[in-house]
Amino acid sequence: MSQQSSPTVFSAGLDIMEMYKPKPDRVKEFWTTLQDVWLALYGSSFPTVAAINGHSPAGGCLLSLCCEYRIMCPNYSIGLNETKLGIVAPKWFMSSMLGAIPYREAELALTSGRMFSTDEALKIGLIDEVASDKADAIAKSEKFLSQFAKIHPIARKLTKLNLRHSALEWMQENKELDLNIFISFVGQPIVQKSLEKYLEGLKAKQAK
Ligand SMILES: CCCCCCCCCCC/C=C/C(=O)SCCNC(=O)CCNC(=O)[C@H](O)C(C)(C)COP(=O)(O)OP(=O)(O)OC[C@H]1O[C@@H](n2cnc3c(N)ncnc32)[C@H](O)[C@@H]1OP(=O)(O)O
Repeated sequence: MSQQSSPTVFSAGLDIMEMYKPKPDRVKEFWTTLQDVWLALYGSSFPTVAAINGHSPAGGCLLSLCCEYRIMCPNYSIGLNETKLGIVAPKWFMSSMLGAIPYREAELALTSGRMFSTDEALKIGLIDEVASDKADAIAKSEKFLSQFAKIHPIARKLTKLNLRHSALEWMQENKELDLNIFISFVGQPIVQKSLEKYLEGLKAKQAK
């Protein structure tokens, strides 16, 4: 469950202003912080559930995909919409999605940057359950977690971490490479132009 200033947003994803005209003194910390959050959450030895009580685009969707189970409240949207911004979901965003939905669904979703409604997300397996509201999402999360009381904790932890091993190992060994790819990608004028247009679209939507 994320605590947001907006009651309708689980997470709006990465701060686009950090990628639009990125400041050289901040960009490294920005991206490595995200890598570290992913490593900690995707690689957590604890069972994890995302109770998604609001919209969850891109980085928001990624946070929920780090968890083993996703419960979402009705009438929100979720997805890796990077291509809609003219950017590309990094390899580890994609592998996180592939841990939840079949390759074919992921390919269609990622290439189109599709955002799914709660019901659509349930249908393709991007989320596991729908909750009627925040309290129900918490109750359902507790129910999911309680099943592990009967499972040996070491057996559960080793099973989870073995399943996630190759993605985690790739990141541990390639943090620097991944950072350099990010910096050179967002530095391209064509990418900056796309982000500018996307931000203008957000402002225009808000002005209506
Ligand atoms: C070859 C391989 C190379 C790979 C290299 C890597 C490439 C880079 C990878 C980067 C991965 C990026 C991940 C991301 O997370 S990108 C961010 C994606 N997020 C979005 O698209 C969300 C956009 N926002 C919305 O859809 C809506 O705002 C939202 C549904 C979240 C809320 O709607 P609501 O109506 O409640 O609010 P407003 O739209 O009016 O927005 C309010 C203000 O907030 C600003 N805003 C919203 N989201 C963001 C954001 N993510 N970053 C910055 N600012 C954001 C919006 O502009 C409004 O601002 P103002 O009040 O100032 O006008």
